[in-house]
Amino acid sequence: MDHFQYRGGHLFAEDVPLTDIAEQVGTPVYVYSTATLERHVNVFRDAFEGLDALICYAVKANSNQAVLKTLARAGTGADVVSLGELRRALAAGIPADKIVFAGVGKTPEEMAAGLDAGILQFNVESAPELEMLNTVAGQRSRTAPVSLRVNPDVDAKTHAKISTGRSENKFGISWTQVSGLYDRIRDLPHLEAVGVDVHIGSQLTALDPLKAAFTKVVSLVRSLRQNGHVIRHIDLGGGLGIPYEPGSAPPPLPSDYGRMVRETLGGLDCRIILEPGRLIAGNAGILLTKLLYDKHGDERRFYIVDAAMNDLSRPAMYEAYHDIVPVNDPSGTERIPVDIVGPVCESGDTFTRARPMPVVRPGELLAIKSAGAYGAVMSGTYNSRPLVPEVLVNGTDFHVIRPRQTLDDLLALDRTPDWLAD
Ligand SMILES: Cc1ncc(COP(=O)(O)O)c(C=O)c1O
Ligand SMILES: N[C@@H](CCCC[NH3+])C(=O)O
Repeated sequence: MDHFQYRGGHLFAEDVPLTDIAEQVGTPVYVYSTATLERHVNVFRDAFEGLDALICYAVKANSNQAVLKTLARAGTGADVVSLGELRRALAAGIPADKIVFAGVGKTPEEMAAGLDAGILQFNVESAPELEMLNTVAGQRSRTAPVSLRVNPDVDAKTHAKISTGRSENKFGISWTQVSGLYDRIRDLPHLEAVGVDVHIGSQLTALDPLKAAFTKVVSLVRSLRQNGHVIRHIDLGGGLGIPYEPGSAPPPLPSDYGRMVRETLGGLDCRIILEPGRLIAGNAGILLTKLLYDKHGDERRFYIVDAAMNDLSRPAMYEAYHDIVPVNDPSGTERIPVDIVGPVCESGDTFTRARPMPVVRPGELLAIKSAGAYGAVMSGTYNSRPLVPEVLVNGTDFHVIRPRQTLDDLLALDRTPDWLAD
């Protein structure tokens, strides 16, 4: 069920009219639904019933503390890719033994923090990283639990910028090097191989590439076990896509994904780790924005809104589609083709082109949907636009979970050297 619904002519987030949030917090503002976050965790968990499965939410998708606490209470672990994300996950109450640490460029400091916290495993992506982890673990008299992230060289059939499982990508260990590196782990005194990890990309809309990658992993696990390696975990990464565009073919359901995983890996007697990000947070959030101007160009009509590419970069970065709807119910009104653009001085600051939209008047609100994942976390301050606030709704309540950055805070980040002092 969608927790962003029209009621009495206005769009609500759960039981809160979005107009109330805009009035009290201003726009642009990200709005998240607690009920949707919880529902997504439960649907995903149900899809893996009967398997020993651990959901390690990919913190990169949305790392707000209140979101992480909501997910921690729903029982998820975390997939982190930096010291900052590790700190956030721990601060939100996610137990260290439910945290996996990924990423191609972990620093010794990050490795030390993960070891000290006692995380479940490091997903290691290269031979030199393996050596470094052994050194850092040795210095701390610890043994680091390791899964190697393998690169299965499978085309995930997604946008090139979010595809990670081809041999040309920087991610994962080449198939030809994998078994040699597991042997190397056996020789290194401060490492213990506990599993295999794979992640081929994000916003995946077909199961076939995932199945192809997992099938390769199954034969790898069998051969590693034959060579005496104890493989207890299989980390399947994240990547399952979500519906962004109404009317387009929907991505596979979590239940279809769960069935495929059970069929492909069920017989291996392993703990299955899953790292969904977008699936949990994407459709749990919107970006609420206000129409500033309705500009009639010679060739096109522009809705100029107060949100911009610095607030939500996905359309500019990946030509991503986001559904955009007026907060006042437009049912029955005619549609006109408009470009919806932000105020930033870039032509790429465009949320959509020639999209049939209802007539909206300046001052009225629009909701940019499916913005809960890779939205606020990827925002910036280009054009000296302060970071926008985030709000979490829970039933009839809502709370500002990150206030709007003030211009004073933004300016205070810069330092003036002595030679420029007045
Ligand atoms: C290693 C890893 N795990 C999990 C994720 C989360 O992916 P998604 O948000 O598509 O589920 C990503 C991002 O693509 C990733 O790189
Ligand atoms: N930032 C991407 C997803 C990246 C996934 C992380 N590897 C997006 O918005 O679609």
